[in-house]
Amino acid sequence: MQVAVNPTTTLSAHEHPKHNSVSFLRPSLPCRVRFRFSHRPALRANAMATQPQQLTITRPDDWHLHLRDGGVLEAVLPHSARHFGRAIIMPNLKPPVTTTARAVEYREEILKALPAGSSFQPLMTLYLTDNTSPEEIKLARKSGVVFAVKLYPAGATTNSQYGVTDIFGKCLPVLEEMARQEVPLLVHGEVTDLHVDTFDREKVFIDTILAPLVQKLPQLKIVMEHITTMDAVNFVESCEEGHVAATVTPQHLLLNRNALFQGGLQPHVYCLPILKRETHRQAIVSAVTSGSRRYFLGTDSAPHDKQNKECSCGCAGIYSAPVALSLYTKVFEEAGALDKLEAFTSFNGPDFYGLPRNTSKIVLRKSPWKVPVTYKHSSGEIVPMFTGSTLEWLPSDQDEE
Ligand SMILES: NC(=O)N[C@@H](CC(=O)O)C(=O)O
Ligand SMILES: [Zn+2]
Ligand SMILES: [Zn+2]
Repeated sequence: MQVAVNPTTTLSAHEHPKHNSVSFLRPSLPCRVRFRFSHRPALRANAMATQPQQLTITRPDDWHLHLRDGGVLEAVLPHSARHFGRAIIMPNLKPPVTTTARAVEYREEILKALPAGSSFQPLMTLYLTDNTSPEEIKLARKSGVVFAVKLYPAGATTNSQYGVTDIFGKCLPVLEEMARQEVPLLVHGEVTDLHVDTFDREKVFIDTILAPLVQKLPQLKIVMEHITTMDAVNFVESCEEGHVAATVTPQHLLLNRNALFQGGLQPHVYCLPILKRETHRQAIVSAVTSGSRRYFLGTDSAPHDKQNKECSCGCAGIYSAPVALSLYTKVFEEAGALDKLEAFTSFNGPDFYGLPRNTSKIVLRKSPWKVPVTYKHSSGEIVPMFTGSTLEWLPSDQDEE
C-alpha cells in the first residue's frame, strides 16, 4: 500500500507516523438534518498536519453483497462494479437461489447488467434450506461459479422465510459434505426466538448454534456475516484462524443503536442484525483495525425501495454500496490504522476463500464529495446510507488518475 501525505509525496504505509485520532460516535441523523462527521477542533488541526491525503491500495472485494434482480440490479450494480473486483452475491431473492442451476442463471443476469468494459466478478452462493441435498453441494462445487452456501435461520431477516428451521436436525449431512468439498458456510447469526431480546439474538446464536456447530464440524469453514457484538469478536478470536472469519459492515463500525432514534425514527439505519450499543461498536472497530486476518470487508449493501423503508412496517437493510469504501477508510483513519486498511479490504477475504488477490489498484483521495439523496431505478428510488451528506474519501480507479 502506498500513502501520500500530500498528492505529490508518496510514502509506504509503515513509514507513516501514527496520528492522534479520536474514535467516537458523532451525533447522527436527526430528521432532515444532514449527517456530518465532526472532530474536536484541536485534534483535527493536529491530525491534519500528519494525515495522508491519498492512498493507493489493491482493488478491494465485497464479501457480502445484495444485488437483487431486474431494475434494481441494473441500478445498483454499477456502484459495486466501479471499485470492487469481486463480490459474494447473497441468494435471498424472491424466490431464493437454492440450486446451482439457478445460481448459474442469476450470474448470467448479473453479467448482462454490468457496465461495458467492467471486469467485476460475481461469486455466487446458494440459499440453504431444510431440504438442500449433499448432491447439490457437489454440483455447486463442480460448477466453478458457486463459492459458498448461506444459512438464514428461518424468519431471521429479509426473505429468510425459506431458511433453515433446525440446523442440527435437518442440515448435518449437507454441512458434512460442505466440509469435505471445502465450501464455506456463511451465517446470518441470529436466533429467531421471539422471547429472546432483539439485541441479544447474535450472542444467543453464538452460544446455542455456532459454538456447538464449530465443535461438531471443526473442518467446516464458516464466515460469521455482519458481526455486531463484542461477543462475536470474542467468538471469532477463540476459533482457529482460517476456519472461522467474519465480515463487518460500515454501519456496524460507524453507528451505534442511538442512530436509530436520533431526532425521530430513522428507517435508513435499520438493518439486521440491528445496531448495538457503543461498547460493541468499539470492540468491532478495535478488532478490525488491529490487523487481524480474521476480518474482511462485507458491506451487506441491501437496497430496498424508499417506499418499503419509509412506511409503517419498513424493511431491514441499508444501501451502502456507493459510500462503503469512503466509510471504511474513515474508520481506519480515525483509529490511526490506515496502514491496516488494505489487508481488510483486499487481502483477508481472498486469503480466507483460497482465491488470488486482485492485481489492479484503486486510489483513495481526500476530496470531499456529496452523496446523492436518492438513486432512481425503473420503478422507484433507493436512499443510500448517509444520504445527501458530504464524505471525505473519494475512491477512483488508478487509471483514472
Ligand atoms: N441486513 C439486512 O438488514 N437486510 C438484508 C438481509 C441480511 O443480510 O440479513 C437484505 O437482504 O435486505
Ligand atoms: Zn444477514
Ligand atoms: Zn446481507
